[in-house]
Amino acid sequence: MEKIIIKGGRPLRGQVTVEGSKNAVLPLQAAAILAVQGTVTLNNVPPVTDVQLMNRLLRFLNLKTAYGEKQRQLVINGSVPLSSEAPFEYVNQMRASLLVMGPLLARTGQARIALPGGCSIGARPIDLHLAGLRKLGATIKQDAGFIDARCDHLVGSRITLDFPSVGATENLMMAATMAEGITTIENAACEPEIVELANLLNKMGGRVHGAGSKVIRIQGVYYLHGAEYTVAPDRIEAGTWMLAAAVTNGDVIVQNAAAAHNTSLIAKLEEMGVTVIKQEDGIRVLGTSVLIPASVKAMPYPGFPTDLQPQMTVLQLLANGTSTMEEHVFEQRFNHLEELRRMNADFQIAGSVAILDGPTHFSGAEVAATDLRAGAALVLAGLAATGITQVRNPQCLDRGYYDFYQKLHQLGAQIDRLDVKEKFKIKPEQPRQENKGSEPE
Ligand SMILES: CC(=O)N[C@H]1[C@@H](OP(=O)(O)OP(=O)(O)OC[C@H]2O[C@@H](n3ccc(=O)[nH]c3=O)[C@H](O)[C@@H]2O)O[C@H](CO)[C@@H](O)[C@@H]1O
Ligand SMILES: C=C(OP(=O)(O)O)C(=O)O
Repeated sequence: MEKIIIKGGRPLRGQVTVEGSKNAVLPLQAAAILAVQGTVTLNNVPPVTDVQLMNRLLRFLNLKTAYGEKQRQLVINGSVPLSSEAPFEYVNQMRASLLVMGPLLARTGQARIALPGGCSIGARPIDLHLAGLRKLGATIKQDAGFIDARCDHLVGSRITLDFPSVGATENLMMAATMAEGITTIENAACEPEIVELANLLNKMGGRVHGAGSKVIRIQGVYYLHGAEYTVAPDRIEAGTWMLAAAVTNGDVIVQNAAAAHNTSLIAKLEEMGVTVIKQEDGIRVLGTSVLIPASVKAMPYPGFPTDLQPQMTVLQLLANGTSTMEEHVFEQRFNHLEELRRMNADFQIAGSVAILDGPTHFSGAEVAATDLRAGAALVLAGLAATGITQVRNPQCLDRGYYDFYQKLHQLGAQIDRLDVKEKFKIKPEQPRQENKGSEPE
């Protein structure tokens, strides 16, 4: 079994570079399905496992993919006849697999996709995706674990989302690029990843207006072609490094971080007493030994991102008093808190609100990552803790962070991953009775 092992208590210092955005690149990969001519070339593509899973799915659909990890460049060729069925084993590990549905339907008139899996952070229904596609003229049935969508051709329509779902907005934008006439998506998601997708679609010959605002207008075109696009830096990875600096009272320059995409996090860090300096090449974060408690609400963009909520609760637990975290995007995203309880965290959960009582003196323990960002939160707590923390299921982190623990190691953390332990010096904690009173080497 693999584990991340951390000996906490060291402030992080130095520079760390943010990769391209996972959540931006996944829909861009799906958008390559729309290119009937030429190739889609994506630069700054992070070598994370979700990107590999999406490539594997695209190849199953008959597209060709070539990824150069060193250059961070992904070339996708979809100018071949495509298959329109995605079976369970190609979609069960990743929620974003569903993003192939809109472009497949637009390009081939059909899409048969097994219901996707993904992180365990709530029920995650797909009703908004399906209702929107129906509005564009698709007939959709569900049978034997598959969503079966068909159409002669899609026709532009006015769609109002009940909730500004990121995935539904992306799926519908892609479907609408080749629909007849004009589509408007109202109450659309405004996340920077939506703007990224619109930028690529427009480079491919699409006509998408208003991305980043509540109303997106798409004029359908006959076909889309290949294009080249450079993916923006990952705002969630950037935010994770900023919080890592803050929880360790460190001093870290997060290179490539875009301050404009992290305004809600920066505001909360400053409110808590952390110093944030916007530089030309990124963001410098300097911690403080006395953190002020804060109330935070995880909301759709530009609100505080739910994907930084677990990591933020670690900082709140360190603050000098009671903080609150409200989660308004996913209903079950406090799984990490039960794990943090093993490390001394004191909190109560009342529905969508967590009441976090600080200051916590985190003490190392064995904990398990239940999903990607929960895993990041546990590592952050381990960095702030006294003693040794062991985080199980580190593969969760590989979904969205490249070389997470190696980057932390370069910032001065004492951290290791068991399967490559010969590189580093930390040893796992000995069984409890034998270890009483002594610090592991
Ligand atoms: C690959 C990717 O980009 N993932 C991100 C995307 O996920 P994803 O696109 O899945 O998230 P959504 O914005 O769709 O989900 C937000 C909320 O809407 C609900 N909902 C969604 C669709 C639907 O048809 N019906 C419905 O009820 C969900 O259950 C959830 O409660 O946005 C989330 C919210 O910022 C992020 O946490 C994820 O990291
Ligand atoms: C929840 C996340 O991703 P996904 O939507 O792919 O599960 C995430 O990136 O934190």
